[in-house]
Amino acid sequence: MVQKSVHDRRGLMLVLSSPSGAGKTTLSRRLLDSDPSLVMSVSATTRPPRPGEEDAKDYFFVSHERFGAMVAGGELLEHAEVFGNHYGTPRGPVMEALNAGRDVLFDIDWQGTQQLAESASDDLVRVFLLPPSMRELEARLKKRAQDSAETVARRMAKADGEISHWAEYDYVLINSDLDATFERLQTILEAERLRRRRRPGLSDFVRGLLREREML
Ligand SMILES: Nc1ncnc2c1ncn2[C@@H]1O[C@H](COP(=O)(O)OP(=O)(O)OP(=O)(O)O)[C@@H](O)[C@H]1O
Ligand SMILES: Nc1nc2c(ncn2[C@@H]2O[C@H](COP(=O)(O)O)[C@@H](O)[C@H]2O)c(=O)[nH]1
Repeated sequence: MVQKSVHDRRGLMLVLSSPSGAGKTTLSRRLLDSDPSLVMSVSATTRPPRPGEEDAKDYFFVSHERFGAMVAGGELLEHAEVFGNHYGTPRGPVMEALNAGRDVLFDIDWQGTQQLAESASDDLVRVFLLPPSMRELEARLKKRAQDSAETVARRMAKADGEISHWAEYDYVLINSDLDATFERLQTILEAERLRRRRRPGLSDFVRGLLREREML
């Protein structure tokens, strides 16, 4: 019997959350580079672009007015205010990818994750990243050198609040060594793809096995 292709299933939603600077963007990029069947959900935000960030690749950078219209028009799957800016997940591209059997990666905060859990719990795999220490978290934010000292301080001040939601996630990874965390993330994705409920083709395969035995 021909095994059904990996795309013969609905995709899953892999969510990464963490305090700012723990490594979501870094790990997301590595995962996307290593896995062609994974697509990134590109969020809309009212935050101004950081140096090097590209519109429609890193974020859809939109005005407050446009963001408000997206919310009012039901264009966002979830949205939240984080560090004084608005962020949200455009619904269309995510639905399209999931229906085509592609897995979607989200870099969103705990508020957005809670909203996705209400509407799509069966598809959702939630991973929370912790820094090895708060000192290291601050060092990473400073080393990234893309935010002002004031922004870094504001993000550090909000880290406890984000971390307090760690127990709402399915998996928690301490991102000390980047390679080790990356491998664990790959393992999670691989195992979640193998869940029985995500493999509709298995019933046909098992029926085929049983028919084959009857003919022996
Ligand atoms: N395991 C690691 N060891 C050392 N440095 C790391 C590790 N993971 C990420 N970094 C570095 O930490 C900095 C912050 O990482 P990154 O931008 O990926 O965080 P983030 O969680 O996406 O932050 P934000 O929520 O603000 O977008 C980057 O300079 C990145 O290179
Ligand atoms: N609820 C949502 N949170 C989001 C979304 N996109 C990003 N984020 C989170 O915002 C902070 C800050 O991000 P930054 O790029 O300004 O550093 C971080 O925790 C992201 O995970 C979204 O669409 N919805």
